[in-house]
Amino acid sequence: MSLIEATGLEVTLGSHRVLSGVDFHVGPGEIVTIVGPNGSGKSTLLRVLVGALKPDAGSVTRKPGLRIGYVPQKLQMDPTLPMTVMRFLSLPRRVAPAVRKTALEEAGIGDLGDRPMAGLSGGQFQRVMLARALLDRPDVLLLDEPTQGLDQPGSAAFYRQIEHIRAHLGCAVVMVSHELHVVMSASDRVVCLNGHVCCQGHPEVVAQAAEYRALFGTGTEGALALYRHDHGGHRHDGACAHDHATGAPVNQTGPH
Ligand SMILES: Nc1ncnc2c1ncn2[C@@H]1O[C@H](COP(=O)(O)OP(=O)(O)OP(=O)(O)O)[C@@H](O)[C@H]1O
Repeated sequence: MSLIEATGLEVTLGSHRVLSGVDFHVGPGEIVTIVGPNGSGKSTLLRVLVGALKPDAGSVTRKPGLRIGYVPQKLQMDPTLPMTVMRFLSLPRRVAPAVRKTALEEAGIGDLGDRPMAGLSGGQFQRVMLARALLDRPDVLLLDEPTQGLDQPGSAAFYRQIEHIRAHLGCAVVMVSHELHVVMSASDRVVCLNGHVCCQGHPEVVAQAAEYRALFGTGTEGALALYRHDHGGHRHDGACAHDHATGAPVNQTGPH
């Protein structure tokens, strides 16, 4: 059973049709990455999935009792605010110190609790956001461009941390990313969005799909190979996904 299942999503913002006929699902323990050009509706889709935005048409079904950890694309924070990482994790509601410490460790920054938020690097800040999303032991993590502003090794390390979290906590992960070459090797399934779903499936199959290549060109394969790494034996042939993740790209008609 899917954790989140959306069908026939239509979203218009202002006078702009942002999403049109979008179906989406994520299953337990699955890592799904949403790719697409700027303005293709990726953040909008995440906001609909998390329940922050109501679609004009279509439906979103969440498994009863589903716990969602969400990291939005932008978080405004006054950089001069004197606040440690541990204190930040207890806002806006109080969280037990042991829970905060565990979340920091899961995010790979167990040693940063006493550091001021203002002094964090971009990569450290993103991991604090990740730790914050982990506080409630989510069933699914929704991450909107979590590696924005990080260099390539920093991004690769972040995605490895995501795989560790999935393996350790068993949560599903839905991410938006522009860094196709890095993120694709860490995903079970890639959904290519351009207002509608252009194609989806196993990362390496999507990378070959005509719809994907029309949007992103053909230059990502070398880098994809470069960042492919040992996944500790778990299968990436679609076995941990479900019927949509058979490896074959699913084409959907619509304007490109
Ligand atoms: N509140 C709004 N009112 C009008 N248009 C909006 C609003 N929010 C977003 N849009 C438009 O909707 C489109 C999709 O935006 P969205 O942020 O979902 O795209 P995205 O794929 O996440 O883009 P990016 O990769 O640049 O982050 C864009 O053209 C954007 O300008």
